[in-house]
Amino acid sequence: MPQQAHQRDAPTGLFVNPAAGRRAEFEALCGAQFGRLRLADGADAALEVLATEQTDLLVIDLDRFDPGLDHDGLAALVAARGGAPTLVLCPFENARWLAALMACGPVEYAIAPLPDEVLQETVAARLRAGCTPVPELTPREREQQGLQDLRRQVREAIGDGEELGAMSERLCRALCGWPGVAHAALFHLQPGGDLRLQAQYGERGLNLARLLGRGDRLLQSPLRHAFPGLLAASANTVALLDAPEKSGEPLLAEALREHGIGMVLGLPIPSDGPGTPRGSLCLSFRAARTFSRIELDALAEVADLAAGGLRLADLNRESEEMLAQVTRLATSDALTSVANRRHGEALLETEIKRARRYRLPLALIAFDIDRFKTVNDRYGHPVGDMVLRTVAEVAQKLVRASDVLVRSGGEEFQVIASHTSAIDGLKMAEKLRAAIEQTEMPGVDQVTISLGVAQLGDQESADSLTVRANAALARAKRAGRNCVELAML
Ligand SMILES: Nc1nc2c(ncn2[C@@H]2O[C@H](COP(=O)(O)OP(=O)(O)OP(=O)(O)O)[C@@H](O)[C@H]2O)c(=O)[nH]1
Repeated sequence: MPQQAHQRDAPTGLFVNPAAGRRAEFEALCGAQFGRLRLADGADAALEVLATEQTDLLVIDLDRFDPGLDHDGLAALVAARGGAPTLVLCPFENARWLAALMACGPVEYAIAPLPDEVLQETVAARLRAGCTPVPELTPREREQQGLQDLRRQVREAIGDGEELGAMSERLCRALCGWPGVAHAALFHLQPGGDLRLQAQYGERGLNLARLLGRGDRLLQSPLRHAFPGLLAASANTVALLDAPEKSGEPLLAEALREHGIGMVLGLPIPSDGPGTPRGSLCLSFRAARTFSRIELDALAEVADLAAGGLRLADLNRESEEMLAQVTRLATSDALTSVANRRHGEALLETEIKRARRYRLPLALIAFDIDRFKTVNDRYGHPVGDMVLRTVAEVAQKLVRASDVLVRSGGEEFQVIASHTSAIDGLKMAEKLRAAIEQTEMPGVDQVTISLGVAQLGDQESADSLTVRANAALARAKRAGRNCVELAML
C-alpha cells in the first residue's frame, strides 16, 4: 500500500535487517530520533508493518541480505513506499543493489560501514527532509544529460574494437571526461584466467600499477578484497568505496588520499554468460558523491559498452591469429616448418625484383641429401623424416636472417641468398656442407649433402636461375657427392 509520509514531531520508523544484533544496534543508536521505531527481520515482516502502520522513514540495512535470494522481497518493499522516504544502508563491496532497488522507487543511500555519528546524522537529515516529491526530471537529473555525452564518447572510444590497448586507453580517457572523475582504469581478465591492468588514464600522477604493487596477476593481489577495481572483477560486484578508509587497508587509503582521491567505484564488465566478468572499470573521484538511479544505469550501460569493445577486440585478435596460422600453414612445409615450394617460388620472384631494382647480387643455392633413399630403406621413413628435420634445422641456423630456406622437394632444399655474389654463395654452400657432414644424426650413419650455386644473371628469370642451380647440383652428385659446384652462366 503506498505510504504518504508527514513531517511530525515524533516520526515513525521501520528498520529492516535479518540480524538481531544489527537491529538492536540501530535501535540503540537512532531509536531516540523516532516516536516509534519498528524492527523487522526481513521484507515480509516489513511489508506487514508498512501495510498497517504509518511509517515516516524506512531504513533498509543491506548487510547480511543476499542479493540473489532477497532482491525480490526488498524490491517489493521499496515499491510499497510509493516514493515515501526510504534510506538504504549499502555495504561498499556490493553496490550492485543500489541500481536494482532504485529501479523500484526513489531511495536514498549511504555507503557502509558508517561511523555511529554519521549514521545518526544521516537518519536525522532524512527525517528533517521528509517526503520530497520526485519530479519527472530534477535539476540534477537534467545536469546528467551530460551522461548522454559520456555514452557517446564511450561509444566513439570503443569504435570497432580494433586493437585492445589503444581502445582501452581511449575508453579511460573518455571516462575521465565525466565531471569529478580524476582517474579511470580498465582491468582485463586474461585468457589464462588472471587479471591485468590493461589501461589507465588520469591526472595527479596516480599510477594503479604502483598503488597495487603490480600490473598483472591481480587476482592474487592482497588488495583484491579492498580495492574496488579488483573487487568488481573478482567478485562480480559493484564496489563503491566512498571513503578510502572504509577499505580497511590503511596504506591503500593513505595513498588514495595523497593523490587527492576521495572515492573509488569499481564496475564489473559483464561476460557473455553468467560466469566471471571480462574485467572491470575503475573510476576514481576527487570527492565522495552519491549517484542517482540514472547515473547508476548509465554506468552499467558504459560497462556493457566496454564488454562489447572487449568482445570485439578479442574477436579481432582471434581472427588475426587465425589468419596468421592459415598463412603459416599455406606457406610453410609441414615436416620441417621452412618455406614450402610454392612460397619459395613467390619469394624468389620478389627477391629477383628487389635485386634488380637496387642492383644487388643474388645467389640461389640448391642442395639435396646424398643417397637419402638408402637412409629410408635402411632405417625406415620415420628416421628419414627425422633426418630431413635435422638438416633443415642445421641449415636454418646457419643462414642469415635475410636468407630464405625452402624445401623445394622431397629431400631437396634451396637457400635464396639476397645481397650475395657467386663467391659468397660458394662460401655459404661450403659452410652448409661442412655443418651437415659434422652433425650427428641419432641412429643414422653420417649424412652428407651436395650443393649447386648460381648467381642471378642480368635479365635472368627465376626459372632459368633454378635450372642452372639444379644443373650445378647434378654435377656435384656426378663429382662424387658431398661437394659444391658453381653454375656457369
Ligand atoms: N622420409 C622421407 N623420405 C622422403 C620424403 N620425401 C622424399 N623422400 C625420399 O627421398 C628419396 C630420394 O631418393 P633419390 O631421389 O633416389 O635420391 P637419393 O637417394 O638421395 O640419391 P642422390 O640424391 O642421388 O644422392 C626417396 O626415397 C624418397 O622416397 C619425406 O618427406 N620423408
